[in-house]
Amino acid sequence: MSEARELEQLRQQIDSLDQQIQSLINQRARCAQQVAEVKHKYAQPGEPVVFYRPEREAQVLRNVMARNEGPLPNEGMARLFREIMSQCLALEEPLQVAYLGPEGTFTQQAAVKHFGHAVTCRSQISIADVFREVESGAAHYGVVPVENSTEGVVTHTHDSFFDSSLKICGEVALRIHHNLLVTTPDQKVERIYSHAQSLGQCRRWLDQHYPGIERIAVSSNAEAARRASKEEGSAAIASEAAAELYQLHTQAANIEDRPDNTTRFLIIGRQPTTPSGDDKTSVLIASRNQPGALYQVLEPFHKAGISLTRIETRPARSGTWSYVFFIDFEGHRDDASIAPVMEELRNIAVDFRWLGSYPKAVM
Ligand SMILES: O=C(O)C(=O)C[C@]1(C(=O)O)C=C[C@@H](O)C=C1
Repeated sequence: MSEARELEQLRQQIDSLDQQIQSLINQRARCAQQVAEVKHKYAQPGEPVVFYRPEREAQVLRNVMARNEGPLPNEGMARLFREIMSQCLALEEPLQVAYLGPEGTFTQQAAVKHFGHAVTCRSQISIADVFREVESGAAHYGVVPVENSTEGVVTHTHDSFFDSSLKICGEVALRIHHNLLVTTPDQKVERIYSHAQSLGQCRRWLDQHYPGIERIAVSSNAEAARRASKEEGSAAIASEAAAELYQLHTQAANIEDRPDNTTRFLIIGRQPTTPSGDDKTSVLIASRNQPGALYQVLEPFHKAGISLTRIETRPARSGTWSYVFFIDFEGHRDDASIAPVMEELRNIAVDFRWLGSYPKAVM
């Protein structure tokens, strides 16, 4: 048999499978439309209908990865279903998602990784503006960076929760690769722009390759790329997406000091989520300035055998508090094992806020 004949036979099989896949995807989309009708039917009078269900999406993606037999890798298969769900959700309600911009930031990439491509992503110039867009209802959800594995916490995000009623309804982790971007290859570099966190994540590389060159922190990596594209002698540390967006040349790729450099982002919204079966909860606890304050806060978790995944301390915002702890732990606030711990924390804290219970990042 000839190559052409063998290819033709296999391509006929692919065409037949594509027709079946396409028909099943549309069948699934029609189901999602019926789900939307059910959500409308049982919506509380005067309450907004909540179409996006992060707990259900996490379950769908976990199931996809659990039953995947290959040859496609689990994450690749999950991304395909992520896009199918994104399109199905758009049939129910087109989502508006605010993110820390401008275009080309890692936060934009995180928004697309979490929601898929069918949502409308709206760039904001600050983390506070992302919160404001969601609080005002101009956006359904927001995406903000919260911590990086090299540089630690994004303090603006933590501080925004002090004055906000928004809840965390999801999280997404992104491997961060930084590139040195220039307008022309091997150009003279007199200054390097980037977000402060990115400058920190590439500190050793910069010391080695550009010692003595001025490093200027700006509001985001994409803003850094925008400036480098306009200013003679300037370079930027930013992503491949920013290089494409601002037509910049990658002078050096993957310059981050740590190969496992990861940033975690939070999804913020106005509605709480229900348990997904594999969740986390975030709380804010303010305690008095007294010996053993931290021990008193941690003891209820220890007694209940609850695993903490993160604890950060922020400066108090008023004289009455000395320590404010942001704590993430395993479990959902509706879990039987968690409710009593939350009650005990409320009793011992000067101030206690439940910031949200949400599915652990799946991809
Ligand atoms: O099950 C639902 O609640 C749906 O709306 C369906 C679906 C899906 O495509 O699987 C779509 C959007 C939701 O965010 C969750 C899941």
